[in-house]
Amino acid sequence: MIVTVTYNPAVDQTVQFEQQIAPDRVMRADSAQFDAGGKGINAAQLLTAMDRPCVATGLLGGFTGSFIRDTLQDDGVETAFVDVNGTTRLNTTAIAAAEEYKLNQAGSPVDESVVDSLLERVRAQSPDRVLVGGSLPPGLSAEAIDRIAAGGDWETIVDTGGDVLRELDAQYGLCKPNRTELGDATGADVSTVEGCADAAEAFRERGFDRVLASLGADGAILVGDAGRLYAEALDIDVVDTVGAGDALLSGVLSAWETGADDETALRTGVAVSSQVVQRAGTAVPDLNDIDSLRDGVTVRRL
Ligand SMILES: Nc1ncnc2c1ncn2[C@@H]1O[C@H](COP(=O)(O)OP(=O)(O)OP(=O)(O)O)[C@@H](O)[C@H]1O
Ligand SMILES: O=P(O)(O)OC[C@@]1(O)O[C@H](CO)[C@@H](O)[C@@H]1O
Repeated sequence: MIVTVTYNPAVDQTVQFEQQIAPDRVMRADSAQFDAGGKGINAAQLLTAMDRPCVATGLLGGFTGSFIRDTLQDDGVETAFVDVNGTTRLNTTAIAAAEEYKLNQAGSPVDESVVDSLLERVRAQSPDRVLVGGSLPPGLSAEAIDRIAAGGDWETIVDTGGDVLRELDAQYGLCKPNRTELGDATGADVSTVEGCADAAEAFRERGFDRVLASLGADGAILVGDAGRLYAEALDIDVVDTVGAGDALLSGVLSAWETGADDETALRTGVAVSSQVVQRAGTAVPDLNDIDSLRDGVTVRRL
C-alpha cells in the first residue's frame, strides 16, 4: 500500500474568466471552485478513486485544513494527518481567455519537530511505497524529505522542484520532475524530448532508480533500468493543467501496485493525466474508462 506525505497542502481555488485579466479594474469570475490540494493529497484522491490502498498524511491547520480533512473524508480517502498551529495555504489558479495563472502561497511556517510526528504516522501504516509530494513550508529543508526516505524499508517516490530537488541526498525509487524542474535541476538542454531523456538519465545518478519526467503537451518519459520510454500525450481539449503531474504519477503508481511493467505504467499515467486536464481544478475525474484510454497511449523506446 501507498502512503502519501504532503508537507504543504493547499486548498485549490480555481476561478475562470471569459476575458483576459487586466490591471486596475474589478475582474468578475464566470465560475469558481474549491478543491482539496497539494501534490500528495491529489495523488491519494486519485489512487483511492482507482481502488488502490492508500493513506494520505501531511500537515493540516486552520479553516482551510478543516476543509481538506472534510473533503477527503467525503471522498473516502483514508487519512493520518498531523495537526499544526498555522493555517493551511490557499492557492489560486485563474483561467482567463486561453491563459492559465498559477498563484501559490508559501504556506505557514512549521517547526522541524513535525518531521518526527509525520515519520511516526508513516511507520504506523507499514507501507510498501511512500510518495512525498510538493513544496516544503517555511521552516523545513530537503532533510525533511530525506528523513522520510531513510526512515523505513519502503520505496520512496518524490515529486518536488527547485532547490529542494537538487539538495536531496537519500536514495529514492523515483522522482517526477516536470520539464522546467528537470532543466533547473540538471542544467541540461531540455528543449527536445531526446534532451529530456538524456537529462533524466544523468539525473538518476543523483540517487533516483527511475526518473519520470512530465513534458506537458509533449507527453512523458520514464527512464530506468528497463530503458528510456517515451509516451506521447493524447490529443484532448485542456481546461487547465493543475494536478496534471500528480495524475501522471498516480497512474504510474497505480499500475505498479498491480505488478505492471514500466511501459504499462507510463501508458496508465498518461491516460489518468489526460482525464485530469480536461476538468477544472484538482477535482477527481471519472476514471472508469482508464483501461480503454490507456490502450490508446503510444509508447516507444528512445
Ligand atoms: N496540453 C496537454 N495536452 C495533453 N496532455 C497534457 C497536456 N498538458 C499536460 N498533459 C498531460 O499531463 C501530464 C503532466 O503534465 P505536466 O508536465 O504539465 O505536469 P506538471 O507540470 O507536473 O503539472 P502540476 O505541477 O500542475 O501537477 C503530461 O505528461 C500529459 O500526459
Ligand atoms: O506549491 P507546490 O507544493 O509545489 O504545489 C502545490 C500545488 O500547486 O500543486 C498541486 C498540483 O500539482 C495543487 O493541488 C497545489 O496547489
